Amino acid sequence: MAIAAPGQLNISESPSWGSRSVDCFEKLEQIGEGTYGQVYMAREIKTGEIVALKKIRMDNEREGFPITAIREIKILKKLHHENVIKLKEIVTSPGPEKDEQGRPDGNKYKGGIYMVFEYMDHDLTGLADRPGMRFSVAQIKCYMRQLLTGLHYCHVNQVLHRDIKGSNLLIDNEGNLKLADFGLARSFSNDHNGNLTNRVITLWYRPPELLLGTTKYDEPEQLNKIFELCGAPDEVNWPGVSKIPWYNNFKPSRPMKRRLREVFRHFDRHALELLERMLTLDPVPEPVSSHNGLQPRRLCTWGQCCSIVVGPVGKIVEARAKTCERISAKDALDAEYFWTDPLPCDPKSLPKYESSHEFQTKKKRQQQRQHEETAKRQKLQHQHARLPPIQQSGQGHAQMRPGPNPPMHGSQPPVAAGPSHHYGKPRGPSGGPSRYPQGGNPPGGYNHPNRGQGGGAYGSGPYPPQGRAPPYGSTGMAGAGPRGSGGTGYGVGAPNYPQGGPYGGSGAGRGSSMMGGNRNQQYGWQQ
Ligand SMILES: Nc1ncnc2c1ncn2[C@@H]1O[C@H](COP(=O)(O)OP(=O)(O)OP(=O)(O)O)[C@@H](O)[C@H]1O
Repeated sequence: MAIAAPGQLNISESPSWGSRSVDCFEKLEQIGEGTYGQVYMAREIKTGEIVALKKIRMDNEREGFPITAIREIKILKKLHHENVIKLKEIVTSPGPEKDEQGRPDGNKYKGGIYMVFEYMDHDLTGLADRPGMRFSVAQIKCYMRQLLTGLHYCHVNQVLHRDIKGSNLLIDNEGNLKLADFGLARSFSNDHNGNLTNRVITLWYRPPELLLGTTKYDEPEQLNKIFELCGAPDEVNWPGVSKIPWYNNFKPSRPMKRRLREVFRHFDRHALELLERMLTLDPVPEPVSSHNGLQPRRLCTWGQCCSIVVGPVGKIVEARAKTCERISAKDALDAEYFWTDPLPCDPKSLPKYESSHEFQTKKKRQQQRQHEETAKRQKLQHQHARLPPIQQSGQGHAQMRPGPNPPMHGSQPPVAAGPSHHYGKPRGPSGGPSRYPQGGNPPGGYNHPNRGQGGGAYGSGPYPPQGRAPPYGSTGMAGAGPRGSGGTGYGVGAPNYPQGGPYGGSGAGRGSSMMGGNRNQQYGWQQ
């Protein structure tokens, strides 16, 4: 962990932040164990509100306050959206602490700092891991759309999450999905052209352009997996790839065909189309060369991208069509996949499940495995105990060999002992997810077949603004008007989110740092 510069954690920005003690909360249960600390379900004593407490790991006191926590706090204080986890406050513990059972927690550090989050019933990994769990297509679309909406909001606000994976997607029993764990996130507002480290994103989810810049030994294997599915990169499907540092070391020695359509042949056409665009090797369109100092620009319309160079009088000097670059969150939201049957369901129509976090499901599985092993050991001991004495003298082996009628010792083979995962029936509406609405159209909400009317876009209806100004301004996602008409779609009127674009007026008053200035109005952020 990097050392935090003194004073970087400016918790005094919000007067109440950091002023309360963790004793205002009663820890109920551990629900997560991350690289950077434990997460507890807790109850605020005064209000009874259930929250999640994320303890910031301070194991290595010499390194100071972890930079990951500083980043997470700084970024989450700025992001306010229904698909991004809400950081409510920071609380501290001045002295030795107790765990959920009231025992001293053994932490060397005498005291601690906690982030207080709204509580979410599940993470996607835990939910998907439930025995017998199957998501309907409408449910998958519902989660996918929320994921992309949250991501798009982050990108508009110049934040890259950089660790999207199932355990970082939190879901509540109202069917809301929220992005969490911004410990690896960073803002690109002040450093647009700066180099970003390639050592981020959980390995399995890391894209090829980062893997190709790597030196770690286990990553070629990951690249190989990508190439096996997505085909080998070359200058045709990824112009410029041969200039990436490790391309020559890692390029496959044999030709590898793209197999996406074959592997996912059971997907419908629109799902496949979107998957194709999301798993495109080439991350961005190749910029055309500059002309006499004129910089090329990227233009994106209807998934057809091109790089253009515009001359002094607005004339296009050079254009290169590209249809094969990786899709952005914004364009993905516009994919046919989300606008064809079965349409994404209303989150509220989803069944409610018993809380399921990856940490808990892993723990249960581990316990079950232990029980099975114990049962197996007991069975073996039982068999040994019943061996006739003749066995021990080395005779009568034939009796032990499993013949056509092996001795059963009169007992049935033991069934795996221990708790099997018995989850209660969903407490929600029976019959699983249903599409919304059953009859009639919601006011600008989900499943509106005519997405071009009534503002039936992402922010309206099903995503109540909850008193927050949407980041997209008045022409934003909520009620953006006909898709395609006027070119604004979901509030994004121009490619590359120009500084003075639809999210923030002219840019006047925007502070130079992430924390300063009037950016709240600019980007829809609220302190
Ligand atoms: N607000 C929350 N509500 C409910 N559960 C949560 C919440 N925040 C985190 N969790 C649970 O704790 C787990 C770990 O949280 P988080 O990813 O924020 O911690 P981390 O230390 O950064 O973990 P990682 O090692 O994955 O980076 C999550 O996968 C989730 O199951």
